[in-house]
Amino acid sequence: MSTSASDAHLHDDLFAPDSDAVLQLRGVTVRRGTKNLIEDVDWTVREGERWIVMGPNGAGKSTLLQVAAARMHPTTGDVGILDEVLGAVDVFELRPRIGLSSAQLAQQVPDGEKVQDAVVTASYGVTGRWREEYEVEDEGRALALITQWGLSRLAHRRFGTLSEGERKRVLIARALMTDPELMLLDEPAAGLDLAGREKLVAQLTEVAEDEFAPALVLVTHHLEEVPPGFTHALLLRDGQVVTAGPIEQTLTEEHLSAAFGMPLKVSQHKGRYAAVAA
Ligand SMILES: Nc1ncnc2c1ncn2[C@@H]1O[C@H](COP(=O)(O)OP(=O)(O)OP(=O)(O)O)[C@@H](O)[C@H]1O
Repeated sequence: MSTSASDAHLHDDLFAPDSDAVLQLRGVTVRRGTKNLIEDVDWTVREGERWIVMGPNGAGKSTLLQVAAARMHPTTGDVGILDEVLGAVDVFELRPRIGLSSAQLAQQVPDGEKVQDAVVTASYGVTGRWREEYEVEDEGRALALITQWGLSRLAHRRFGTLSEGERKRVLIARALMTDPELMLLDEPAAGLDLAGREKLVAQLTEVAEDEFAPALVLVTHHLEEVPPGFTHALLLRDGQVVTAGPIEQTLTEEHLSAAFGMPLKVSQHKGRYAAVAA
């Protein structure tokens, strides 16, 4: 049987993510009004990779992460997440497989929610415990994560009474609750003091170095927040990818200066990065 030209065209257009891709974007644009928040983004995150997404304010980082979290559909382009294709999958089944920590999510957690409940409710992908019953194992896992992230003494405190740093750790524990295959952290160190940031970087380094940890994507503005053990980076500016690839080829003075629009001096010491104006 012969294949018609239109059949062949249709076939070309079918998007099938690479078999080892945890996340794959092809030609992704998100448009609001006349503005492209992200434009023609190609990006592949493969199993075991740990990615930094960096760029100035308004570059489109959070938009990119919302797409990766199956919480926003692109205006054009294709998105593969964990063997599924956005638009052809029930996102409510997909979302529990993705761990997400973001300021938007923090706003959805009710102030009166107990810390333990803020973590365990991730099992159902909800924020705010109602009357749903949780398995004993779920409650046990939530407690283990609360302990691992240094939150034991806060387990019965209300989310609204926590400091910024404490909230950030609760959200990361919550993101790990479903044993996700992909973990997305949007500015987890924002608002932390120096010691808080350093503790978080150390904990994220441990996660990055754990071979059983999920593929990781961490959004940040600051080179100082890049945990050792991260393997790749994507730099964004005005919604477009400046460069993406292995971290040592990406977080260079040339590329970072281009992304932030100013000459920068970049240094590296014991796996940690720092930048100042050149
Ligand atoms: N619904 C919307 N309509 C119009 N513009 C929007 C909308 N949502 C976001 N934007 C704009 O899109 C751009 C990208 O926003 P985004 O939040 O993705 O950037 P970001 O890199 O995460 O920024 P920041 O580092 O400041 O958090 C910004 O200029 C923002 O003002």
